[in-house]
Amino acid sequence: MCDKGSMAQYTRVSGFVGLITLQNPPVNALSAAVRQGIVDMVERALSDPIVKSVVICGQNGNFCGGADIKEFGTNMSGPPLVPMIDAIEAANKPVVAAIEGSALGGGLELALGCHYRIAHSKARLGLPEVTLGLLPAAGGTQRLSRLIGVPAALNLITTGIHVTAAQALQLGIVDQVTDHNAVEVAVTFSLSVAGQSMDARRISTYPCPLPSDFDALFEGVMQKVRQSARGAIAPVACVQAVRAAATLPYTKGMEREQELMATLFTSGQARAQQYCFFAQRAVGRWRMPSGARWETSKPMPVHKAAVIGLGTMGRGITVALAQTGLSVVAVETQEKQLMEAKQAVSGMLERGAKRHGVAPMLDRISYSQNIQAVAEVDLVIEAVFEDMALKTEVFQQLSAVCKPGTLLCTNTSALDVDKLASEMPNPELVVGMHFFAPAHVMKLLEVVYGPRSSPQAVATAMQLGKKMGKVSVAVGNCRGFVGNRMLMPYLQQAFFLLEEGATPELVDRALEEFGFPMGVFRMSDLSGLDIGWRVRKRDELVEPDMASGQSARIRQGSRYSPLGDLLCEQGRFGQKTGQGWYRYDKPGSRVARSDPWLHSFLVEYRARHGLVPRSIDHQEVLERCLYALINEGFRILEDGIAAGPEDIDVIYVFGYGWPRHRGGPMFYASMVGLAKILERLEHYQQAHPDVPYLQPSSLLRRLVASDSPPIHRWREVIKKYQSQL
Ligand SMILES: CC/C=C\CC(=O)SCCNC(=O)CCNC(=O)[C@H](O)C(C)(C)COP(=O)(O)OP(=O)(O)OC[C@H]1O[C@@H](n2cnc3c(N)ncnc32)[C@H](O)[C@@H]1OP(=O)(O)O
Repeated sequence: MCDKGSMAQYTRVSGFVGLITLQNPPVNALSAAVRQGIVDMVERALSDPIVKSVVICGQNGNFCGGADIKEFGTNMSGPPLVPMIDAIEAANKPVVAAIEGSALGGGLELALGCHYRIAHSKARLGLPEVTLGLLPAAGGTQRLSRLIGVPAALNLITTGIHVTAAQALQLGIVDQVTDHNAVEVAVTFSLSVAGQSMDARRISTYPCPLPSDFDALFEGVMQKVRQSARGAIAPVACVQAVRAAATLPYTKGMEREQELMATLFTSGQARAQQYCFFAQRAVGRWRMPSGARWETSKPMPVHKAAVIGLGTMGRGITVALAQTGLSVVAVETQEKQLMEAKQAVSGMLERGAKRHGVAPMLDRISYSQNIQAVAEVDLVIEAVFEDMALKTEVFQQLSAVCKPGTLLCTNTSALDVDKLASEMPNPELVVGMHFFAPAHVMKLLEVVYGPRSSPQAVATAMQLGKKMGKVSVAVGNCRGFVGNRMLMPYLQQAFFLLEEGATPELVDRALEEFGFPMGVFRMSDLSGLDIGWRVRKRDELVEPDMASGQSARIRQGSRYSPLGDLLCEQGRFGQKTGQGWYRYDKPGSRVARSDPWLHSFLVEYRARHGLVPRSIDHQEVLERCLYALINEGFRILEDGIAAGPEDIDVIYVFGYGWPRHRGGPMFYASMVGLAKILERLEHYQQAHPDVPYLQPSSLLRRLVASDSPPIHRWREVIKKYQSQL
């Protein structure tokens, strides 16, 4: 017996078991049609006198990826989840969830409404709603807290982590884990409990186990959550909902869960986080201005890779490559550095393996001082010092040594990938792979292509990035690529604000309250002020003799602030020297303290340059720094360096600490309103006509003139704009 065509299929198996299979590929999300199917099929199974028990599973070995996120923000139709799950729990025949693949969000909540849960050993379970700016509002906060206790429920719900089947068993989320076919095991099991009362299996009737230190626990968790949430409201609402489970009867707790969800659901934060979810997936569908794209570009097989240069970046890249299971040749020409790197890489691999309970991949790596060792690899990532002449020399050696067809990747954060490629006999095999430090931890990878890079080379780098667990974004070649290029106006505005009367503390506080983990000055101290200084010297911007006067603040016809250079001249390189924009207890310390010296220095500097300090508020800091950065984002879109706003937003959320609940800079701009951004840029440009970064981009003007379409329609305007250039 079977009802085909519905998004939940009904079959009678083993004579007496109603098997309901969710059918909504690829993740069996609970769309309106799936919910309707479940309601109908459960009713059918329960009313069929032959059926003794029911099993719910998902098609293609995947239980359920939760509510259909695409339906959020639309006029949701179809049966709601809560009464559907309540009806399953109230059933007088045993209902067993057979969990294969994932049971996430509404999928796990559906399983929690079942009387038993049997999981395949490879299944993963979780309530990730918090990552979408929501909470598990189909009874998840109320049932999970009753089932596994408040501390464990708080951990799962406020972080959104996925747990393995073994962990779920240990926590008490599932009743059984099997290496066999979970559906068959569930069918047999369901028959073994058929006819029994299910009263003791209805989680909503359980009392919530209360920890003895109840108030202290919630206070502690709330404090921690508020700190790490950086202004996101969903994690706080999750704590409040679990607290309701611990203090209220089930029905009242459910009311509270719904109330909290209603606030979250209509918040801009949920929209921003759901945008991020889809943007993260959209960047995998890359395309180049030439028309080459992900579907039609086949990656080359990579079995063996090499890393050249084992400084901080090279070591991280080696670890990340080895963790994918690839064979890696790690090359460093200096013996001492090679030995140190070997020790450091082994340590990182061992610590990582211990955390994940697996064996470290030490034997995947061979170390060498000789570049000849890379002769047989399929792909090389060069990570030597950021110097064009040095990189060119290394690339020339590589093209002489490597087998034909080897992909040559440069890990550079700013150098010209095209220029490097143009020096090679096979420029089509050269791409940039811009990793972020620490390279084995940070999720972002910018894959930089030039006009000569072959689509196959881009596809290979993108696929390798994915294997390394990175969120890879394909971008065009230009100064700073996407991320660092947008950082330039942001940093510049921060310096100008200091000249005009702000302090590093004020600027940082405004940015941290916005949601960045660190303000611009604390971040500069952490990365090292000397890095930017070196770049500015290379660009011939640093002029040490011009200590005062108007000309000291003009370079190449535009306003320039030498503040960073002056600090570096004093040897103030940030945390590593114990002094930068802040002071530190000792070199290497992490706690930034206000520095009276710096404040006096700023006072003297302004006086020397005839600058009259004025009062600057948080709003101005945000508008100046963020709108200048966003403006550059529009220029990047104009230039075709990024294919769409999602690429920029993913880069900023995953690589630059942009708060996810604000969706990335371009999404944020769309929320603020493009007309408002344009108006503020025009305002600041009038006040600072010598700052080209404040000149509104043509694309921004064009979008405003086109009635500021929603972000998903920007690409149409961009395409039209580019075709008219
Ligand atoms: C009252 C409210 C009650 C409940 C609220 C919720 O349930 S909110 C939803 C909670 N669920 C999640 O957050 C899970 C989201 N999905 C994932 O984490 C992963 O997709 C998953 C299931 C682990 C599978 O990962 P995998 O890497 O295999 O695939 P990928 O992520 O690329 O997804 C494949 C395509 O499916 C789309 N998709 C995934 N989940 C959903 C979903 N819940 N709703 C709608 N669409 C979903 C995803 O966008 C991919 O689409 P594509 O067009 O191919 O890019």
